[in-house]
Amino acid sequence: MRLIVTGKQGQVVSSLLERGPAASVEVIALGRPELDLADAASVRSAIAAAAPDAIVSAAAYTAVDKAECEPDLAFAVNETGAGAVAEAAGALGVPVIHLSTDYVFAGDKADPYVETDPTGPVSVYGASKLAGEKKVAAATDNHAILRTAWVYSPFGANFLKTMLRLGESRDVLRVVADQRGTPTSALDIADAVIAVARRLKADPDPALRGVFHLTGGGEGTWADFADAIFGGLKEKTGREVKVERITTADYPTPARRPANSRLSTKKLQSSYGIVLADWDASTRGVVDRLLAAGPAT
Ligand SMILES: NC(=O)C1=CN([C@@H]2O[C@H](COP(=O)(O)OP(=O)(O)OC[C@H]3O[C@@H](n4cnc5c(N)ncnc54)[C@H](OP(=O)(O)O)[C@@H]3O)[C@@H](O)[C@H]2O)C=CC1
Ligand SMILES: Cc1cn([C@H]2C[C@H](O)[C@@H](COP(=O)(O)OP(=O)(O)O[C@H]3O[C@@H](C)C(=O)[C@@H](O)[C@H]3O)O2)c(=O)[nH]c1=O
Ligand SMILES: [Mg+2]
Repeated sequence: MRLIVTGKQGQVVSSLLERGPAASVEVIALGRPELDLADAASVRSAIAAAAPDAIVSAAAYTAVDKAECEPDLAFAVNETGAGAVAEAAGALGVPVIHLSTDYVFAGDKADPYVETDPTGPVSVYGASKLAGEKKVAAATDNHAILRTAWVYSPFGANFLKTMLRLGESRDVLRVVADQRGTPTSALDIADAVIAVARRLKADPDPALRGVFHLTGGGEGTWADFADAIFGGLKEKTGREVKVERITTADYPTPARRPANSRLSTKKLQSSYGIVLADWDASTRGVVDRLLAAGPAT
């Protein structure tokens, strides 16, 4: 199977490039300059030339705070660009797997969000991703929109790498303990995306199409995530970094973030039989790998 993925250096695309070969999947990363999501014509021509079995729409404008002052670019990439990728998939008659986010929700629900819950983004990034979901669904029925959350990996920029980097020079870090969600490894996402792509290619069942939630097992706060990261650091190196648990009000940011980011993954489990590993086990794996590779960059 031949998979096209949008983006070149992102966490999910890098993870797919690493995981593809062992699963006998050829992964082709298409990104700037030949595929620029802000330029729909470049999307069409780059994708048509690659003749894929399925398309993974992983690239996005992901700078949550910066998006508040760059809404036009965020929407151009996350709405119009995502729609152009899905249209190209539809024109080729192949499925598109589109990555979306917990930030499409307001975060005021008491329980984990299910796929049919009303959306209500509280940030420009969340609104642009929600608009992208709608464009993807309108472009082709042959889609799976996978909403994930709190993505980390050995690649790119993410909270886990930020914590390890800050922890090199500071003994105490202040981290919010009133936003709940589930950290999700991009490597685990890559395995799931490959499994979803295979099923979509082989099986026209409408039950495999639509919106699905895809996160690691379990839940916690950003402070819990930081504790797990520094637990791994201490075990491997002896270095201790303390996490001071603070509130969102103590950590002002340009963008608002949902207090409840938890996503129920039951639909993905019942439709596809896919369940990701518990977040703390996957976190430990990525921490160990980064420490073995040398100082945080
Ligand atoms: N990161 C997270 O915590 C979460 C991410 N998601 C979603 O999952 C998906 C994957 O995220 P992740 O891998 O973390 O993303 P990253 O932030 O790691 O990478 C973003 C990717 O998008 C590419 N990109 C950005 N702008 C453009 C553009 N104009 N044209 C082409 N490519 C562009 C980047 O290109 P380049 O390679 O050239 O740098 C990069 O490959 C995204 O859709 C995101 O919205 C959902 C929930 C959480
Ligand atoms: C660095 C840092 C962050 N924080 C807080 C800010 C924020 O509430 C939380 C996480 O910080 P981040 O900047 O990683 O958060 P953010 O960039 O909002 O992460 C989001 O990215 C997008 C792309 C998504 O789709 C979401 O699922 C989510 O992963 O931790 C601290 O409390 N202390 C710190 O030292
Ligand atoms: Mg961020």
